[in-house]
Formats: sequence, structure tokens, C-alpha cells
Amino acid sequence: MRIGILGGTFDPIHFGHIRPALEIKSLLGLDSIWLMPNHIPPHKASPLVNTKQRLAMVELVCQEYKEFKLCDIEARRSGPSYLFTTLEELNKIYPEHEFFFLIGTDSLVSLPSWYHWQSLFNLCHFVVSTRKGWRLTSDMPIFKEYEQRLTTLGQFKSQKSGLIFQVDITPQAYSSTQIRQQVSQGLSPSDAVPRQVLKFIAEKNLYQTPA
Ligand SMILES: Nc1ncnc2c1ncn2[C@@H]1O[C@H](COP(=O)(O)OP(=O)(O)OP(=O)(O)O)[C@@H](O)[C@H]1O
Ligand SMILES: O=C(O)c1ccc[n+]([C@@H]2O[C@H](COP(=O)([O-])O)[C@@H](O)[C@H]2O)c1
Repeated sequence: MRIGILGGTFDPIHFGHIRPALEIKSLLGLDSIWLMPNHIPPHKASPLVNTKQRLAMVELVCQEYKEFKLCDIEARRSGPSYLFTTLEELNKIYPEHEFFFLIGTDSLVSLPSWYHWQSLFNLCHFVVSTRKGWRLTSDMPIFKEYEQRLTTLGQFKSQKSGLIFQVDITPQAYSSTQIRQQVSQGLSPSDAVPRQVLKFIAEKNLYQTPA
């Protein structure tokens, strides 16, 4: 099967994660999207909410959308959540699957700083979505790799990894940072966060103090 993976801190999960992932599933004809909360983000400050609760919020979204499945492989592993380690494990467990890692242009530009980044092309394809305010330019270290691997949508080659697909998604102006701030100010950002997740946040008193 063709599996899209959306990795993230999901602190909390919001429609900026959900809607682009649904669009990408449909555009590429993927069989499923696995939402994969990390445990310790390698390139970010520690999440405000613990791994178990971030996992629970993502699980609520998976219960609502049949297109998604929760992948807890990083949440169960101690140490920094390196994608290389994760994809090595996933390819061992599921040799029959072809993995498509979903990544925004904001993350793609920093890919050369990720652990064993060049080996990632042996383990998955990348689906790059546009993100407002971010553009690839020829002076960026990732640019050459991007140009060489870029493949037209629908033009699947008989290779299990190493291709880059570029997709144009409907922009979603949400971020977890902004949502945490709104909740700490006593707001309930119902346009940005699914109802069940907002309920969980309220019940557990999450994000009460400013980030
Ligand atoms: N609004 C959005 N539109 C498109 N992609 C997004 C959006 N928000 C997050 N993503 C993508 O989802 C993945 C996981 O994001 P993450 O969980 O870090 O959320 P975030 O909102 O960017 O968090 P924070 O504000 O805490 O940095 C990343 O690849 C990121 O590029
Ligand atoms: O492997 C790495 O070195 C690495 C560095 C930064 C980010 N990632 C992965 O990228 C995904 C999005 O990360 P973030 O920090 O935007 O939540 C998530 O799956 C991370 O584990 C991975």
C-alpha cells in the first residue's frame, strides 16, 4: 500500500495538519495517512504537553476521519525522534508498503540539517506542500537535490523511494504556537481545532499559561 506519513509535534493538532493531509491523500491517491506524533522533536523546544496527551489528541482526530491512522512508533521510542531511525524501523516492519513523507516547504529547507538526511531518500518519497512565506531558491543546500528528484504528479516510477512530489494545497493559516497563545488567553479557537480536541484541551486544562 501507499502510505502518507505526517510527522509532527501536534502540540496541539489543528486543521493546518488535517486539511492539507486530506488533500494530499486525494491528490496522490494514497491508501492511508498515518499521523505520527514525535516524542522528543530533534529541532524544536520541548513540547508543552506530554507525549501521552499529544497522542490522545491525535487519536481523537483518527477516530473522526477514516482517512487517518495513528502511528505511535516515535511516541514509544525514547530519545530524539529522528526520522531516519523511524523509517528504517517502518520499512523493516512493513516491507510491502511504500512511504510518502509529507513535509512543508518550511521544513524542507532545513532537511540538510536532519540526522542522516541523504539516506532518507533510500527510505521514502517526499511530498512537499507549499507554505505561506516559504520559497525554495537556488542558493539553498536542498535545491539541487529537489530539482533532480522532482517528479510530476501521477507519473509514478517503479521505484520505492527517492522521489519528490510538489503539491499546491489550500493555505491554512493556523499554527500550534498561535493556538496555544489563544487558549492561554481564554479563547476557544474552534475555527482552527476540531471540536473533540478542544474539549480534551478544556477538560485537561492544557495550555493555560502562555508559551
Ligand atoms: N498551517 C499549516 N499548513 C501546512 N502545513 C502545516 C501547517 N501547520 C503545520 N504544518 C506542517 O505539519 C508538520 C508538523 O507541524 P507541527 O506539529 O510542528 O505544527 P506547527 O503548527 O508548525 O507547530 P509550532 O507552531 O509549535 O511550531 C510540519 O511538517 C509542518 O510543516
Ligand atoms: O530526523 C530529524 O533530524 C528531524 C529533524 C526535524 C524534524 N523531523 C521530523 O519532522 C516532522 C515535523 O517536525 P516538527 O518539528 O515540525 O514537529 C516530525 O516527524 C519530526 O520528527 C526530523
